[in-house]
Amino acid sequence: MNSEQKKIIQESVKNILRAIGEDVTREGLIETPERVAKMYEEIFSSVTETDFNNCKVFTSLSDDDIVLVKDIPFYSMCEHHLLPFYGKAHVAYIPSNKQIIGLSKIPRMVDYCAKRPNVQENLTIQIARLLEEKVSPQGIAVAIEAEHMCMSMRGIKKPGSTTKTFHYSGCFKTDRDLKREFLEALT
Ligand SMILES: Nc1nc2c(ncn2[C@@H]2O[C@H](COP(=O)(O)OP(=O)(O)OP(=O)(O)O)[C@@H](O)[C@H]2O)c(=O)[nH]1
Ligand SMILES: [Zn+2]
Repeated sequence: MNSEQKKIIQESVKNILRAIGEDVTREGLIETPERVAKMYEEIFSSVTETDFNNCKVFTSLSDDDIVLVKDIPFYSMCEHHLLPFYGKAHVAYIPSNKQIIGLSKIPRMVDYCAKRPNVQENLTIQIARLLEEKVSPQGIAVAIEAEHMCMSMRGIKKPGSTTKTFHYSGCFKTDRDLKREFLEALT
């Protein structure tokens, strides 16, 4: 994000604060627009950083076994209200031609996809697509469970309710046993 973009955010935050009736010159708020701009730069970084790099592919011994990284915590922002939704992502794949990636790259992919305004269903699919692009496995399974602040602190007001979304591709889509194995590993 460049300085011009940050300036626009700062002005916009000031305007919102004015519109809700706040005094933007009071001590507690004086640095808020700058803080929010800095925060947006961090939590929306993947809107402008459109490449996910640093993902070396290497060779393993087997290409029939499930690789699952589960309970990956993430924070994203709902694109309808710009309020957080957050929870855990679980990502599995079955390599093709013995091609694997470093395990840490999977949480990195989750973070990357989470750092933009999003809906949970699309986040689930975007993680799978990124993994597909990097390693072209035989199949991918992604599950996300999350709480949406827009459903907890306002509107329908159901704190504690969670939303689960699933996306399957390749052999996870066609092989019911594999799908069951994935779901059992999550319990
Ligand atoms: N499918 C989906 N919906 C979401 C997500 N995050 C927020 N929403 C929903 O987006 C919808 C927006 O609907 P609106 O009627 O415009 O806004 P709203 O005031 O939040 O709706 P209510 O809370 O039902 O009064 C709401 O039903 C939210 O629960 C998400 O990740 N996926
Ligand atoms: Zn929302």
